[in-house]
Amino acid sequence: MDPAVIIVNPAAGRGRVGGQLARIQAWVRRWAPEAPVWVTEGPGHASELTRRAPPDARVVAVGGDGTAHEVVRALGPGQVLGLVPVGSGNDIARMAGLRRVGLERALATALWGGIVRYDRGVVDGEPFASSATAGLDAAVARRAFAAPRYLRGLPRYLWALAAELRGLALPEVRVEVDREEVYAGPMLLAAVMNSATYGGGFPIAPMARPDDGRLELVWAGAFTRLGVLGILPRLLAGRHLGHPRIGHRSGVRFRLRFDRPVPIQADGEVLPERSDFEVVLEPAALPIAADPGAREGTPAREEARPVTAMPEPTV
Ligand SMILES: Nc1ncnc2c1ncn2[C@@H]1O[C@H](COP(=O)(O)OP(=O)(O)OP(=O)(O)O)[C@@H](O)[C@H]1O
Repeated sequence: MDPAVIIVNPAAGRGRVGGQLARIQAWVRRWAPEAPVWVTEGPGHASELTRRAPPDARVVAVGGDGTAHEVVRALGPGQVLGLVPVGSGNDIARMAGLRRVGLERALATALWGGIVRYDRGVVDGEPFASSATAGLDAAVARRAFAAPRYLRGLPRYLWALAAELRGLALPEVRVEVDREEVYAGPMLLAAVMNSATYGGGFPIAPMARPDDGRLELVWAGAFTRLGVLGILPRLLAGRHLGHPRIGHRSGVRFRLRFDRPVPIQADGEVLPERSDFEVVLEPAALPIAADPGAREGTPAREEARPVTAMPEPTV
């Protein structure tokens, strides 16, 4: 077995993961006693622990997209990301075909599964796995932290969207893809996507493939409040791309210059506001311990169930 460390965020899944800690520790004691289980103490700690892990380790993120993102942004060149998706969003795991696999099965894949090299994005020097966005959706991600605790997943984002729409005022932007100007005008939101979904399952870029050597920019131009509410059902169904004020371009280098600082997020994690937003693609730079056949959009291969016999290690 490759060296491995298991990083558990007890606050993920709205605090539910803390309740799973004993189950995780018991599984690790039984099947991988040499792998330490490290529990995060707050924001940023998973990045710090990743830097402390052996340079050739599998670094397993037990949590949601926030935990996985903290590992991704600190992952060394010889390390591999493992995913145990028990958060409330899990778009990174969805991208790697690893959703709804069950806790024990996900741990086994993270420790022994085949390694798939996915593309990685970098936004102003910060690596990300699934999405980097500017504008309304980043503002919504930021606002979602203030949502009532009983709201999870989609309802939480819809609550935050309603709150953000009240003060909607669109910035002007100039957009370059691979050094060619493709749009200039008002902008509601811009999403540079490696995965098809963000925000806990919104299929904003249904054409995105995380291993095709490019990223997909999807943007929404001049929308009114009413226009946003009108496009929402199409967005939820992944049928927004034919709309005249929705744009799409593939590429490897994206630069958006706004007339004022705008909210930014990467993998759902809020970054400091800025007016110059630059994203580049690094092909096959993100190794993830996923099944060799796992690809975006494949149906869940294994329903959650207790594991009674562990598979033989495959690597
Ligand atoms: N011990 C801790 N206490 C409080 N927050 C923590 C702790 N450890 C990590 N965090 C923070 O918890 C946040 C949420 O984690 P994460 O995103 O993994 O879970 P989630 O919100 O359930 O999932 P998702 O992002 O998929 O919706 C992260 O931003 C992380 O920095």
